[in-house]
Amino acid sequence: MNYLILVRHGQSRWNLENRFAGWVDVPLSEKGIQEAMDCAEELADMQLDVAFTSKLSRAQETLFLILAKQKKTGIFLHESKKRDEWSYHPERFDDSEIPIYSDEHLNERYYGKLQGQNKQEAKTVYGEEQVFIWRRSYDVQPPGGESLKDTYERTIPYFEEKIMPELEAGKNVVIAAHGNSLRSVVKYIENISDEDIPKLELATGKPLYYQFVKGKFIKEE
Ligand SMILES: O=C(O)[C@@H](CO)OP(=O)(O)O
Repeated sequence: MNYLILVRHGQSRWNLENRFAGWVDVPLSEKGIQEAMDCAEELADMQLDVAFTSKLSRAQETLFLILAKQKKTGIFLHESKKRDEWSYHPERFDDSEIPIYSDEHLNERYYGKLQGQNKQEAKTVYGEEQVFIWRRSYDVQPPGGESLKDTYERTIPYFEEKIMPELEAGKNVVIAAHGNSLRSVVKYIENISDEDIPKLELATGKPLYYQFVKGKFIKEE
């Protein structure tokens, strides 16, 4: 039996300041670093085999801190042309290494014009209900940005194409990503309806564990 582990990045500086981040590349806060280190401790006894993350540093920082506590060594696969050979042949990795793939399909939802704005101020300007709809409805886009449905439609094909084969091969897979890209993944694997998805909140730095058994995901509480 193998596992899928989902980790939302630790608190970022803009989580701390209560600002919409989206694709703005804001690093972790001190608390976020501590959350990622606590998560690393929790995962230390579990052998991770392959790692996926986004192109945003808060998710990557979280992943690197997690991997620092693993016995195997993470190897980050860069996309530069020169390193094509090495980067695109992960079958060369041996059992002592954890290939790390980063891809913008796993990025946070693109928050459009809201990026950088304080969430409390946005409520004052647009009203609490409107801001809730933008933040948590499934298919309403925030101004100039992606709805959760848009995020789902880019995240899930990547999940199916790149991540599922690793699970099917019996690997323990960790994904370090974001509130909304991971809400998409949880919606998909737990089959959560469009009506129920607004209730799903993911805590920063707290791993979610799914056993992968005969093609099915079983959540471990
Ligand atoms: O600011 C963001 O990018 C996200 C995650 O912190 O916010 P929200 O919780 O509103 O989706």
